[in-house]
Order: sequence, then C-alpha cells, then structure tokens
Amino acid sequence: MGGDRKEGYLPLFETKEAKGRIAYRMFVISMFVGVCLIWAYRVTHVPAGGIRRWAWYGMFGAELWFGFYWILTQLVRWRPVYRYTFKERLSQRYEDYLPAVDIFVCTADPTMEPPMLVINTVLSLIAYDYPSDKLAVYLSDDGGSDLTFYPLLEASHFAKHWIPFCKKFKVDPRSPAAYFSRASETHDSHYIEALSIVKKLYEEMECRIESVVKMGKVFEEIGAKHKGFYEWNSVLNSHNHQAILQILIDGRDPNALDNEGCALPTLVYLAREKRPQHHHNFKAGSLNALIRVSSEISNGPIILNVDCDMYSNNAETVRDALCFFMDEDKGHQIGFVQYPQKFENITKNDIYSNSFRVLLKVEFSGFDGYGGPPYIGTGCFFRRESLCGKKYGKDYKADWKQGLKTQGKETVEDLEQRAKGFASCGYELGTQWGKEMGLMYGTVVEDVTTSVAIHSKGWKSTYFDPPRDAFLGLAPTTLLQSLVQHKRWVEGHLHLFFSQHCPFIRGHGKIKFPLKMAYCIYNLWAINSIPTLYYVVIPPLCLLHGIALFPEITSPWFKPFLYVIIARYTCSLGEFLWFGETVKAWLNYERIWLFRRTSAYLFGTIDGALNLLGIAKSAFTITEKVADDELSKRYEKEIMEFGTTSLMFTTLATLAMINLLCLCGAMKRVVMDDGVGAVGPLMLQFALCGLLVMINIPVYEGLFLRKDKGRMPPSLTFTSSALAVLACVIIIPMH
Ligand SMILES: O=c1ccn([C@@H]2O[C@H](COP(=O)(O)OP(=O)(O)O[C@H]3O[C@H](CO)[C@@H](O)[C@H](O)[C@H]3O)[C@@H](O)[C@H]2O)c(=O)[nH]1
Ligand SMILES: [Mn+2]
Repeated sequence: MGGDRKEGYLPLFETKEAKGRIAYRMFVISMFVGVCLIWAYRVTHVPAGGIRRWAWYGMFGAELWFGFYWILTQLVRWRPVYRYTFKERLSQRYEDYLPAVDIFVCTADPTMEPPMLVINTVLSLIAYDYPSDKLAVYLSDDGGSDLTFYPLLEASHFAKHWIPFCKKFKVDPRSPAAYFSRASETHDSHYIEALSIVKKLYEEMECRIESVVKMGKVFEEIGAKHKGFYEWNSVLNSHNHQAILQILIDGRDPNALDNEGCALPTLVYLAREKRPQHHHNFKAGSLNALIRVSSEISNGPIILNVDCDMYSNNAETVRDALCFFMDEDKGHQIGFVQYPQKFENITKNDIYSNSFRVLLKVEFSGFDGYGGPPYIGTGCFFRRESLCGKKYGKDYKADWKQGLKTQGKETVEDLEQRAKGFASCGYELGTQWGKEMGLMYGTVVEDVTTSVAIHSKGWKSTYFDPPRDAFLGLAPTTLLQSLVQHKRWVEGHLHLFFSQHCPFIRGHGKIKFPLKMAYCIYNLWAINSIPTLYYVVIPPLCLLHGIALFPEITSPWFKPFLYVIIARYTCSLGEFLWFGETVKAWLNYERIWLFRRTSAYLFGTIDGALNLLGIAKSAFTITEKVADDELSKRYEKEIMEFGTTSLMFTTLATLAMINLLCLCGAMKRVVMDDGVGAVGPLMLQFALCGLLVMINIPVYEGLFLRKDKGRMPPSLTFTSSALAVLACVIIIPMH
C-alpha cells in the first residue's frame, strides 16, 4: 500500500474482488455456446411455409432477444467488487474536521404516507451518531399539508429527549417506532427508567398526532402555538399554494439545546410553491428546491436523500459514507455513494419478490466494478457539487469547511423569507435546473436519469452494503401496487433510453462501455415484455394445434435447449441460495418475473411508446405505504392479493387461462387421437406449457377457488375465460 498513496495515509476504505470468478466465467462461456447453438438451430431449420414458418420467425426473434439480454446480465456478473470501510481511521484523522451533512426527506401525501411514518424517519436521521452542529434535516412536503407540518413540529420537541437518549445508550435503530418494537430487556435500571420516560413522551405525542390526523385538521388551540400554521390560511389546496418554509430548529441559535444542554441539529419544513399552471416535476422538483434552499441555510457539502419511509437502521451510516468521500487517494472522484434499498416488511418467501436482495447484491456490485451503481432514489449520499451539475476535473479538491461558518446575524425570520424565494415556481424558469443541474426533469425515474448525468460529468459512484442495513423502508404489499411500481420504473427507463439522457449518447468518453451496457439491463427492462408474451402465447397455442416449434427429443439439437434451460435456472437458484434465500423465494421470484413481464412491462412499453410519441405524459404514481388489517393479514400469510379489476389482472388471467386450455386440449388430443408417439416433437412445448400452468396456480386459485376479498373479481373470471377460448379457436382458420 503506502508507497503510491498520497500523504502516506492508510486508506479509509478498501475494495475486494469477488472470488471464484474463473469457474463462473467458464460456465458463462459454456452457456453462451448453448445460446449460439439455439440460434443456429433456428436459422438452419426454418420450416417450408405456412403458419409454422411465421411462428418460427417469432421464436427466433424472441430467442435472439433473450440471448442478447442474458449477455447484458452476464456482463455485470463478470467482475463484481465489494467495499469495506474503516471508520476508526476516519475518526482519528478527521473527527474535528467532519463536513456538514444535509439530509433531505421527501413526502408527498399525508394519507398514503402517514405522518407518523414520516416523522419516525426524520427522528431516526436527526439522531445520527454525528456532531449535531453539523447535521441539518429537511423535510420536503409535496402534499403541502399542515397534517404533516404539525407532526414535524411535534417531532422537533420530542427530538430534545430522543437525541440524548439515543446517544447516551447508543441505541439502534433510531426510529422510535422501530426501536420500541424491538427494544431488548437486558439493561441496567438507568436505561429502563430513561426508556420508559422517552417511550411515554413518544406515546403521548403519537396520541396527539393521531387525533389530529383522524380529525383531518389541526385544532385551533394547536394552531395558535406556532406562527407556521398561519401559512395555511392562504393555502388553496395541495396544487395551489405559496412556498412555506419553517425552520423548526435553528442550529445557529445558541439556545437550541436538547434537554441535556447539547446543541441540536437544524430541522426545516419546506412545501415549495405550487401553482396549477407550473409543472412541479414530482420528486425531482422537490429535491431541486431543497438543494437551493439548503444552500442558503446550512450548505453542507454532503447531501443524503431518503424517501419518507426509509428510516435509518444504522446510526453510523454517515461515517461510513464519509470514508468514501474523504479517502485522500480515491475519494475525490466519488460523486455519490449508494446504499441498497432494503425493506422492513418483506415476508419470509418474499411473495412479490420486492426485496431485490439478490439483484442488488449481484448486479450492483457488478456496476461498482465498472464505475459505480446508479442512484436509486433513496439511501444515497451525494457530494453537493456532483448533484449541482459540476464536472469532475483532475484538479478538483473538496472544500469540507463549506457550510460550517455561522452565517452572519440574520434573524431566523429573515433567513426563512430569503430562502423561500428559492422554492418559488418561477425561480427555475430559464435556468439549467432539471436539465444540467440538480435532479433531471421529464422522467419518472429521475434517480437513474440523474445518475447518468452525474456519471457523464466524470464522477464515479460507489455501492456500499454494510453488514448492518443502513436504511429500512416499506415495500408494496399487494400484487397490483407492486406491478404499478414496476410499470413506472420500466416506462421511465425506456423513456430514458430513447431520450438525450441515454448512457450511449451522454456518457461519451466518461462512462465505460461495460457500464453503459449495464445501464441497459434496466433501461431495456420493458422490451422483455414482447418476447415473453410471445413465448407464453404462441408455443402453447401451437401445442394445442399440434404444430411443433422445438427440436424433437431424439434430435441432437434438443441438447442445447435442455442445457440452456437447466443451466439458466440452476444458476439463478444458486444465486438465491448463496445469499441465504429460500427455494420458495426463488420460485416466487421466477413467478413474479413472468407476471411483471406480461403485465407491468407490457403496459410500461405501451405507455412509454405513447410518451415518446408525445401522445401521453407519464405521471409519478406514489406507492401506498398503508394497508388495512385484512389485507395485511393475507400479506403476512403470503396469499397473493388480487381483489380489484385491473387491465393488468385481465392480461395475467387470460394468459393463465390460455395455457390451461392449451395444455388440457393437447393432452386430450394425444390421448384420444394421435397417441403417445405424437409427444416426441412436442415435448418441450408440453414442458413449457405445463410449467406455465404450475406457475399460474395462484391465478387459478384466485379465479375459481378463493372466497376471500383478495380473490379475482368474478367479472374477471368471465372475461379472461372468454378471451382465452377466443384465442384458442381463432388460430384454427389460419391453420
Ligand atoms: O410528486 C412527488 C412524488 C413522490 N415524492 C416522494 O418520492 C418518494 C418515493 O416515492 P414512492 O412512491 O415511495 O416511490 P417508490 O415506488 O418507492 O420508488 C422508487 O423509485 C422512484 C423513481 O421511480 C424513486 O424516486 C424512489 O426514490 C424509489 O424509492 C416518496 O418519499 C414520495 O413522497 C415526492 O416528493 N413528490
Ligand atoms: Mn417507496
């Protein structure tokens, strides 16, 4: 080490390459040979004519895509790296010079994102194990609601008890709700006493907040207690109001102390100005307002962004992140540090496969080997400069002292008044905000689009997955919510790929080729819908009508198919088991993968195309973060939730019915007419169709067997059956 390191310091972080790569690469090559043989088979065996010929071309197209997409996913598996930090070294060298850190939390709707959830997140962050005078927490409220402002005001009082309690007893997690729900019994009497006091205060606060939330308005006697509430006299609704900025705790104020006399972090409430005639650009707009407002108030050189449901689960996270930014040798070029998105509410077998645990572990570590993972909207630390659109240059040097000077003698009211101007609708007109600066506009995946922009300015990023999870959030708890979320993502990614932000256009000379390819894995998610749809409809229909599309079981060409199928699934199962998941979780993953591709991705492709053609505009549909009791119970029991009508469900149910009908019909034909000899050429189609029927079992249950509220609505049973019958007979005239 030492020799080539500047200033002879020991590094603050280290990077290790994954082991066993040689064996893995050999395997990938063997699989590649198999894929090529499949392609060769399709090219050399084109049927003479008729419908079979067209079906054949389609199969070839689908297999070309699958092969290409598989190559993309293998590129990120080629050279994964893992990071480790040395926080003691950071403390030894920099404890007195730590930079100021600004934390941004976004919320948008007090009913979908309950205020108690939001303030628990805020409290967990404000209590970080970090010098209080260097922390500032900002809550952006796109709901512009006093039902969020009031809880935050309450939280600012409760913080005076909560922060010293956390620091004294080194508790973790520092979200009160999460901590109380799992606090351990074994501690001294001091602790027990302190715990019961702080818990009582919390419960009283919760009670007050819940009663206000239930009423749907802030009581007059509360409203009189803080000047901030007067602002709501002129709020028309959440889409039409002036900017509201309230500094609830002013870190510069020498009297802002906790109940043990220590300084408190700054706490700010912001609802940016909204007017119907101005597009607000969703979360990107609110983050950009926060970037500007915070630069007037605390101006920390490091910015952390989290969603309102992502509480801190690890009090040392800021220090971990700083090990990357402050490393004397490799730190300068790091524009952001992304933590994995982890969830608190994932059931044992992760029925909707929302956790992304394996995907993040495998693919993001692979991104990291090529220059860094994308920003995924939450759990990400930025260098302020990289977020503000500054280019990285060789002579760049961070100014860690920025934001630490105490700003003049301006009163808090004057400061609020001045900073508010940066959150007005008109501020961005004619500026580069949303184009070159801050979060990017015109997309529903502002996060990934912004990371392409940052990477293309020469910055790198780092992926860090600490042993103790840094943040925990809430994953969707119904199938539809999960599909809607995915639809937003794939649509946004597709749009990104065909926009000027495409990594192949923007990243010239700055983003390495493999990283561009890695971005494509997600950018092209949506496209998978088309070949998948083809594969789950055409081979089963052809099976029904006795049209063979795969090699016969005795043919040598059967082997590459068999090998690729087995290798592909063994490998994916292996990844799951390697990272400690259950076999059932893997099965759920494969099922959801199919469901997503044939519904969410399909509609994402359609809407993405309409958006590109300028016919429709995409909107950011917020993910629900509350569920009623009955629904939660089914989720806990891992029973798939349908319950409403939706075009996505109609599609899923129709496809499931087609496969069921085709399988039954084909079996009947083999048994009654053609005899077992007819199975040979149709073997793989039987297997595929049988597999699809097995995967769809929860759909059949929802259609025909279940009686609970989460079943498929009866109207859907009818429509999907009718459509499936239609599909099965319609092909006959063409035959
Ligand atoms: O107009 C809006 C819409 C959303 N949000 C906030 O954005 C966050 C993310 O919204 P959510 O509905 O929970 O999104 P997810 O489905 O979890 O979306 C993921 O993907 C998004 C991009 O599509 C990212 O922005 C998110 O950070 C990431 O968690 C939440 O805190 C919202 O309050 C706003 O501030 N303003
Ligand atoms: Mn979310």
